[in-house]
Amino acid sequence: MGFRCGIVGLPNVGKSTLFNALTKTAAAAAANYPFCTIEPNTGDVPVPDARLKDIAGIAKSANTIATRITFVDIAGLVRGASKGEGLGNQFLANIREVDAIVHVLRCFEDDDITHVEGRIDPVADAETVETELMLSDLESIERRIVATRKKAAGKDKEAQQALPVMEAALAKLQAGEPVRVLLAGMDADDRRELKALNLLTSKPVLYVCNVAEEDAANGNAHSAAVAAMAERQGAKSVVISAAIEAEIAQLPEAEVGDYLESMGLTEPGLDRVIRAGYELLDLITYFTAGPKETRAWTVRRGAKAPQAAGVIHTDFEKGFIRAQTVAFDDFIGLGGEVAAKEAGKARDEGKEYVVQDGDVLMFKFNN
Ligand SMILES: Nc1ncnc2c1ncn2[C@@H]1O[C@H](COP(=O)(O)OP(=O)(O)OP(=O)(O)O)[C@@H](O)[C@H]1O
Ligand SMILES: [Mg+2]
Repeated sequence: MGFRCGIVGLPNVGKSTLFNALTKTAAAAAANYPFCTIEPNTGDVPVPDARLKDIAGIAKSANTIATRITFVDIAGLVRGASKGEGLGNQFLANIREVDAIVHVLRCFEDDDITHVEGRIDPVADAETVETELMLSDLESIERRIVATRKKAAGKDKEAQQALPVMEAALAKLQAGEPVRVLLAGMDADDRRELKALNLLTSKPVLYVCNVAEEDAANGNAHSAAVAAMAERQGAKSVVISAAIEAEIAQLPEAEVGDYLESMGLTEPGLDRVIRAGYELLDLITYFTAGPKETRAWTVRRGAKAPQAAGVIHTDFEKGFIRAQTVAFDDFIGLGGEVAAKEAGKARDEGKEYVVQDGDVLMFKFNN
């Protein structure tokens, strides 16, 4: 399915360092996964989820298999990118192809590493990049809205439906704001129309504050400023040190715990980035569990049981009959599928069931 987070930011802020750390972890687990790295700048990354181990322990599974999301390392954007500066058009096209944006901001001081604007100011950097995205959107929508207005005046139903959303997006962009801020106040239909326009600033954003090693545990004044900006926008931010993450990714697994502790950390920052990316994409996880393996699977929030079955195999979706469903808390609390059944907590759910995060499912299907 490939849910994709694009790593975006100014040049030389640590995007590739982050990407390499993310995908090194993946490379380590590459042996038991057939379609790992597809293109040099695209990597599939396992989504850390402590529930896998809990379920596997109870189900006595020989293996656990995490679900995955895709990260794309996109080249740096510079001021003027929307006018083609620094191969801007090509990079903007790369951003158009992702579902969410992971925006890396330089929050570390280091005179040896050039900053394209010659000063460390992540909030200003965020505005520089966002401005390029808005200018690109503005041009795109100005170009398309002319035809839509004409068609709508000519009583074209589709155009009439699309036009109000396009006008609203245009007004926002002209006011210097990203169209993403419109989403909260929209109903599902309008939201769909807006998404269909595939504007860069309609994509959800996670800010990643890339700090120096010594600030990895607590952040610094720069990352605090980013957190405040994110909060004003209703977005999220995480603090990591890409430099440390790159080192951790190289370590043998047995040494990771001690190293993290020596840095004052409880888990790799990457795990937080991956989980935040997963949330950003509005994805949830369900599980299958058996003696062979406990496995996590990804669906969009709101997906129904047959769609969820289709993630495993299209035949499961086509021949879907029902899904035996045990909520995660019941599975753990009662001690597995058999006990859940005895307690009446294994529900038989049909085609209209909306899958909940953490559900442990077993599909019945015709083939
Ligand atoms: N947290 C950090 N502390 C110190 N140095 C860092 C940190 N993160 C990255 N760097 C260094 O910054 C430099 C630029 O990193 P990187 O190549 O990942 O940037 P980039 O955003 O991918 O750049 P480009 O847009 O040019 O591809 C590298 O020398 C890297 O080692
Ligand atoms: Mg790079």
